[in-house]
Amino acid sequence: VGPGAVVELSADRLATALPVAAAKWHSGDPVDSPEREREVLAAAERHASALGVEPEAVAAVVRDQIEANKTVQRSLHARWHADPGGGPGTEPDLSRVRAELDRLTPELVRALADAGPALRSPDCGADLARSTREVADERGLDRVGAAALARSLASVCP
Ligand SMILES: C=C(O[C@@H]1C=C(C(=O)O)C=C[C@H]1O)C(=O)O
Repeated sequence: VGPGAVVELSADRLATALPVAAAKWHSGDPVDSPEREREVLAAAERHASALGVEPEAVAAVVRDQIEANKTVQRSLHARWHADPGGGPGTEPDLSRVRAELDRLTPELVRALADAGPALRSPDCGADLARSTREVADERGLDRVGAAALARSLASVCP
């Protein structure tokens, strides 16, 4: 197993930044939610330990996922601020998007565990870069999205 599944799941996770940003735009909640971040990280570390993978390595990847997600949220908020009358029409339910994140993050932890040996291969960086380009292409990510995807994967190859 290569890093492909890790890249796909990172892109799935990053796609939540739009509904999360829209929910916070309407509620006025800040992009940063330190308490929620601690919960997400603690759950990922527990899951990693249960799977027998290094919790620190998994936490580093999940931290990058969180940072990348916030980068996209901030970029969307900046765009909506700049556009008079702009902004998302509908207000997504943040708790539902978080429920989706609570499904995706464990899948990502499992994909990291499954990719374990491939991540220690000298080809990891090249494989990861290729998968990242492919997934960005397939999903038609814009510049912000493609940069955020790469950012979310920065700690995958140790
Ligand atoms: C996605 C959210 O926004 C931020 C990103 C998080 C994440 O990627 O898991 C968690 C908390 C927030 O700092 C959220 O608030 O749920």
